[in-house]
Amino acid sequence: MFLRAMSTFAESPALKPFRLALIQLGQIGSDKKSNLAHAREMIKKAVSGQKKPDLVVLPECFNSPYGHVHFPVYAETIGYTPGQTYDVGKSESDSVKVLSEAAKEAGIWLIGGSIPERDAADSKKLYNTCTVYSPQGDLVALHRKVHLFDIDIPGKITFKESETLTGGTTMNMFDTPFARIGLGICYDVRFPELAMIAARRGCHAIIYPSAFNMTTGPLHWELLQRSRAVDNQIFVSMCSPARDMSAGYHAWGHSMVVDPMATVLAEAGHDEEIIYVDIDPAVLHSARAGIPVTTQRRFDVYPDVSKAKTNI
Ligand SMILES: O=C(O)CCC(=O)C(=O)O
Repeated sequence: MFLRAMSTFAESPALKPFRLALIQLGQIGSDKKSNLAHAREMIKKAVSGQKKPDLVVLPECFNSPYGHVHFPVYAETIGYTPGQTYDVGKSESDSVKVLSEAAKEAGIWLIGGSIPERDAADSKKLYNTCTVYSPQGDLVALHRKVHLFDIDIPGKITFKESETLTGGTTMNMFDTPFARIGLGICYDVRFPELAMIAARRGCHAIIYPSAFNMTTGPLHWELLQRSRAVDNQIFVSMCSPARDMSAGYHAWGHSMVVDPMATVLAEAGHDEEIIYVDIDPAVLHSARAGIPVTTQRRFDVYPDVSKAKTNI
């Protein structure tokens, strides 16, 4: 007997067609002000074409060089509590102010990549944090990278975010008039639970500001996105910085959008670039109708992860 997942998607808003833009940002250097100014310029550029995007995404760690030694230097205090009104005008974070203004002037929803954040209550704690803005410039969601990027592939790459960062402890998503969107940051994509829980809490897409590297990028970047997409029958997207071989960290690039059938809808190269995708709800509905895993789950055999605690 199959148990039906009656309430799986009931509470989320209906998915409507929308246009997604990923900014594969270049020119990320040591000067935070110019990193922010360039991000703002590129957001303006992203909305200057004939068909304006509804949702714009920036990459991981876009306001500073990427590396655990840089996090304490660039960290900003945000002091956001989910569910409580946040006054951007009074924010201590320059990056939050710039992103809020950029979203407002462009009139778009903005997933503001990620920045190093200092905990308002415990200044010793730093996070890799993504903030999200409405077209009115309100800060509407915040996700702290849950899974820290600690890897060691001898002769290839060693990276230890936990040298200076603390992992987030919450799963985050937000509603727009066109979709419910789940959030993760880069290494979070390797943990299927996050995407699974987001999908089961009604997310139509999960978006990861990211920065894979030259070793794991070619191996797993596309595979992981297509896996999360097909497992959960949702849109999946990762937005990378452009590759800069003069920087300490060499990003893979290849910002990407994948549909619920695991088809790659768009992929950037490795230079600075903006890619656009029109999200078609019919693709999600036909994937779920044709391969009805969403209603074939066996909660008599394994637990129902949709009961996990999230901010929605
Ligand atoms: O998982 C990977 O291979 C790369 C992850 C990463 O670069 C990150 O979390 O920043």
